[in-house]
Amino acid sequence: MADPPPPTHAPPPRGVVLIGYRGSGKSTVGEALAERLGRPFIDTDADVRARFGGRDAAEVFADPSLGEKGFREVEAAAVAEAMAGAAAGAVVATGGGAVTESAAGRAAVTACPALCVYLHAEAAVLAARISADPHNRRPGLSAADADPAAEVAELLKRREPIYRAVADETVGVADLTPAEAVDAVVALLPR
Ligand SMILES: Nc1ncnc2c1ncn2[C@@H]1O[C@H](COP(=O)(O)OP(=O)(O)OP(=O)(O)O)[C@@H](O)[C@H]1O
Ligand SMILES: O=C(O)C1=C[C@@H](O)[C@@H](O)[C@H](O)C1
Ligand SMILES: [Mg+2]
Repeated sequence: MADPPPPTHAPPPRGVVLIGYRGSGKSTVGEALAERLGRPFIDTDADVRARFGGRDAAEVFADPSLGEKGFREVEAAAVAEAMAGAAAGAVVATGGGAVTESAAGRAAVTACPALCVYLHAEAAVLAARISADPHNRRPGLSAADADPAAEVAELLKRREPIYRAVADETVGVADLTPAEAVDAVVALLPR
């Protein structure tokens, strides 16, 4: 008997969602990964900024009528929309608090069939990358924000179990270049 005809609608390729602390390289690695895979790239921080008419996170946090709460509500909506893209094969870089500071954001990422990868590095590495980032406009996130390294250590301790619980896979990025981190994520994808 003849082979059945191939399906006319192949399933979408598996999308990728990157989660992790600020400075772990979600945006840098995500953009390069999307280019490597030939997929659309979505950065939820960029989408949130657009939803706030171009105001960045630091400005929104400092606005008394919005604050972190207002930021997180809009972020959760952007994350939900991004997960629809990831379900269709896109690569998504999330904001550092997208799954840790919002139950809705966490639920949207958890429910998404894309591969969720936690980019992990220890607090000292993250703090060094954040402070060296020429585009650093990240608002303080806690009472410890006068000492950025202490804030990273404190928050990472709380957030780390959440990142690990939400992720399907973890990639240690402390000793990797962005290109090596892309390779490590590609190696986790189905061939
Ligand atoms: N593997 C790496 N090695 C060295 N530096 C890196 C690496 N990945 C990212 N960086 C640098 O660290 C800084 C932060 O990277 P990036 O903005 O991609 O992090 P992020 O996880 O998206 O942070 P945020 O959550 O604030 O959006 C940038 O200056 C970037 O060039
Ligand atoms: O870790 C966080 O809570 C944040 C990380 C950034 O990606 C931005 O989403 C914002 O600065 C908050
Ligand atoms: Mg980013």
